[in-house]
Amino acid sequence: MGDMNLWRIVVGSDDAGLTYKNTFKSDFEVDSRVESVVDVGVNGAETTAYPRIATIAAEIVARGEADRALLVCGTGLGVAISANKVSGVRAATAHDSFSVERSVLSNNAQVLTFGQRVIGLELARRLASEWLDYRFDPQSSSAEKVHMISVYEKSDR
Ligand SMILES: O=C[C@H](O)[C@H](O)COP(=O)(O)O
Repeated sequence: MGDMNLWRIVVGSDDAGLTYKNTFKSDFEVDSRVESVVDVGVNGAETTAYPRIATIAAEIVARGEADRALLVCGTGLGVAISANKVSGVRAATAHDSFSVERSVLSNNAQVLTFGQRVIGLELARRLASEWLDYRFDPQSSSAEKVHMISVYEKSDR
C-alpha cells in the first residue's frame, strides 16, 4: 500500500481491452482510494500482444512498485494466464461481484482481469470499484491456503 492505505494500481490491456482499460484508468485517477495509476499500455493503435502487457504489469506488482493490477483483454483469460506466470503474482478473471470479493479475501489475488468481449462496461466499472474496498486479512483462515501456493511456487517441484 502507498501512503494512508491508498492503492497504487497498474492498468493494462491488449487492443481488445483498450476501451475498458482507458475507462478504468480515468475512473481510478479520480478515486479517493487510489494513490497512483500506472498505464502499461496498449495505447492508440498499438497492437502489443496480451502476454507482454500482462507480464510487464505483473512484474511491477511483483517488485512491490504497485499493489495491484487491473488487466483487460478480449476474455480476461489470456492476461490472467500470463500474469500468473510471474512469480509471486496471483491473477484471477472475475466477472461477478462474489468472485471479485473472493479473489481478494480468499486468494489474495493482486491482479484482477476482465474480458471486454464478455462483460458490460458499467458492470465492469462497478466491480472495479468494489474491488478497491477489499483487503486480504493475513490472519484469516484463507492465509494458510494462499501460503501453500507460494510454497509450491518456490519449491523445486
Ligand atoms: O485471452 C486472449 C484475449 O482474449 C485476446 O484479447 C484475444 O486473443 P486472440 O486474438 O488470440 O483470440
